[in-house]
Amino acid sequence: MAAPRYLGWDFSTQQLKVIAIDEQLRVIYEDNVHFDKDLPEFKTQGGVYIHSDRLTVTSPVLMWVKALDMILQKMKSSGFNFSQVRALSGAGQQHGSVYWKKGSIQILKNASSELPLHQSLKACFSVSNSPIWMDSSTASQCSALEKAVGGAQHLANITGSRAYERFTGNQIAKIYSQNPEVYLQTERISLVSSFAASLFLGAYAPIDYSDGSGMNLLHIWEKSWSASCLDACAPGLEEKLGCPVPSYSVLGPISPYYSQRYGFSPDCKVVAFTGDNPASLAGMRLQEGDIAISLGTSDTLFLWIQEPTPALEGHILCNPVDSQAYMALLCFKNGSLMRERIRDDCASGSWDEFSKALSSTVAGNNGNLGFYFDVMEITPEAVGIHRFNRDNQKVSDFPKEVEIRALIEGQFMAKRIHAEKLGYKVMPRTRILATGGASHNKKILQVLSDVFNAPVYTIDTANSACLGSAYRAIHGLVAETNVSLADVVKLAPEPRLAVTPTAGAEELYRPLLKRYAELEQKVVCSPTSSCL
Ligand SMILES: O=C(CO)[C@@H](O)[C@H](O)CF
Repeated sequence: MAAPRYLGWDFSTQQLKVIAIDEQLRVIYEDNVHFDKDLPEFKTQGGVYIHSDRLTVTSPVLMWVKALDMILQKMKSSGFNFSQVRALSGAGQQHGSVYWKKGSIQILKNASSELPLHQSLKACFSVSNSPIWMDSSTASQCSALEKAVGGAQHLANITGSRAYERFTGNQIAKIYSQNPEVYLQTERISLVSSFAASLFLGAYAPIDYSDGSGMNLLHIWEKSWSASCLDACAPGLEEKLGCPVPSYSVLGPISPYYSQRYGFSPDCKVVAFTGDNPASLAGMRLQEGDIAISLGTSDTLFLWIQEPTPALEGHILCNPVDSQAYMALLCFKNGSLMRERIRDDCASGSWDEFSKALSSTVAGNNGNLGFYFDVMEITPEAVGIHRFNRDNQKVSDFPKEVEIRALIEGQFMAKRIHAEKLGYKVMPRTRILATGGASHNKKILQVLSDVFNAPVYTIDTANSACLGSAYRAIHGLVAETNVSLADVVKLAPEPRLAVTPTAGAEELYRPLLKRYAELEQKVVCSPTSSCL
């Protein structure tokens, strides 16, 4: 019996990626198709079309299908042995939607193995350019949805988020209001994740709970569609969405198309696909109490939460690996670009000098606190630079090394405060998994560790969504026997311990965190504030 293999797919914004792992979780194959470079006939930029209104952003669905044809052909030409694949799963960019035209189910099911899929499916989509997560053209639909269900907080209490322009329910509402005949011609609406699963299944794949949490349509506590949200978006929507399923569900065997054309075993199982961020949580092997912090252009927090409290910021999603738990996403727009601007102004553009400034200033910065938002921040909604001394008096500037520490302490205190507002609790077992550019700077990580009073580990997340999908393919085969993902992937390489908290950090930062939260109320935008 040839050694089993598991495939993880990632249908992301700019490329399609695939990873194959063996039973010891070693990566034995990886490949990608870059949409702009490898499929130039679609003329995308960064995998997307930004429309002339500068708000509408779409991607051509047939480009995603053709990319799959192309990558499978590349794998076949490289001699990849598909017959060893026991299971596959995948991820898709969250919130994007695919509209299957009436009658397409038969075409999908009976696609000829003599043809690439994109030829068979070329007339199957009632919307040829799918709306994706970068779209922000549905403000009026968002207002209507929040009004229909009793307000933003009520919508967040039901679906885990207030209304966001990129969320799928609002995108569907826009299509229904602007092109009702297109909507009526649509027999099925998929997310990018469930669309990709459908291609492998040869049937319409269900939406999973976790990616479904990014639609403003799923009741995240009951794990079913919210009738009030569906009705507020479009008529007869539930029938077009199908029933949502747990993210670790085995959907069925791979379509015969793949056995005939590529040599997949007919026993290869398709495990439900999910969103890229939930798949990354699996790839980072987050467990209860853990936080993953991606320190990139914007800083993103992935939290594993047992008892979430939905708020008007951030997103609560059903957890992709434990359907009794939840995950939260928090995005801080002023991330590495803010750190680089302060490095340039206060450390002559040198990270070494920046780090020396952190070393030469005391933890707690003698009570000096700062809020650094060169661009409009989303968590919280605020903009500008705001400095306060130990007596909470506004000051116009700090000495350079004090400015550097105020920036870093402020960024991490904001993360802890907003994570705890969503219901996250720092526990004795809490680990912080840091990734992204700043995670290579131990002085910055030391501040992170002290503010959270938790050890910081570094991990490589370059392919976390893909790897997480391959892990989930293995997990799906045993999930029914109550085996956890953590048990399934315990052979994976461990994250590397980088720093541990300084003694006394918790006592030092507790009063500072309280002050920071109070001062934040002074700088957030409000109907009467200077942000307008
Ligand atoms: O909109 C997002 C999450 O809410 C993005 O991270 C997309 O998932 C990227 F594909």
